[in-house]
Amino acid sequence: MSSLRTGIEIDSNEAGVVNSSDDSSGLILHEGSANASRSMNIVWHKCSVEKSDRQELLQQKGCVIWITGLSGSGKSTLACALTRALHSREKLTYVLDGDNVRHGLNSDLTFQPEDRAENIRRIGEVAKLFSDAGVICIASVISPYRKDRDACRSILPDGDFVEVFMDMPLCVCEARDPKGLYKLARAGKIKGFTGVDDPYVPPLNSEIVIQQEG
Ligand SMILES: Nc1ncnc2c1ncn2[C@@H]1O[C@H](COP(=O)(O)OS(=O)(=O)O)[C@@H](OP(=O)(O)O)[C@H]1O
Ligand SMILES: Nc1ncnc2c1ncn2[C@@H]1O[C@H](COP(=O)(O)OP(=O)(O)O)[C@@H](O)[C@H]1O
Repeated sequence: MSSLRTGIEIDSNEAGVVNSSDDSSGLILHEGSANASRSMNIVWHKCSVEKSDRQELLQQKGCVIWITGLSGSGKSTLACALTRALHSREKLTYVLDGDNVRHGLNSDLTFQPEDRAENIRRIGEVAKLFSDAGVICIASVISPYRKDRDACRSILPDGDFVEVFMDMPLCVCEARDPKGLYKLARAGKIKGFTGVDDPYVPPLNSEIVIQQEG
């Protein structure tokens, strides 16, 4: 047993910790934690059951399907339809919806650019864990900045990140406005709303682009 400064006692073998260290913040960080790169002397602990074993068990390939687009572009609708369709084919999926994740894990984050970036970074890391578990993880998040989306792609093996761009014109999304948020943004009651007074930077090379008919 080892006692951390947090007061939490953990069995280092149970936790799979090979090596850990203090940093100047006084935190003890472990491999795989969100802040691992700030820490020194951490070594990846490999387990005998690997992604390939889990995929074999589940008879599927773990991956991330990343749905990006403006508010009202249809991300959540598509994510739910896709998870339902895959589920009915006996595939294990999990949806990470921006709105939902902001109720829990990311409830400390605002819509300021740096918080949006952190929102996407965390969702990207969680999606990677699901993918490693063998699950088909469907992330539906505005993810307005290309740099952040590309960073999520870069932490996954080639082919495991499938970007789906909901290429809906702003006027279509705004006309739908199911939550009344565009109306509030136009009235100046929400500041920094994507597409109104905060940018959406479209993808350049999405695997899939969804556009309106006609
Ligand atoms: N300022 C601002 N800009 C954009 N969206 C806003 C904002 N404030 C609240 N909302 C609501 O939050 C939902 C988007 O959350 P995300 O986590 O996907 O956004 S982001 O990727 O961090 O930009 C988004 O949900 P969707 O409409 O499903 O996209 C909005 O309902
Ligand atoms: N393909 C579509 N055609 C017409 N309306 C749609 C379509 N997909 C979604 N919608 C509607 O558009 C609105 C926004 O969809 P939603 O999935 O909540 O978007 P987002 O998650 O991108 O904010 C909802 O009222 C939804 O019913």
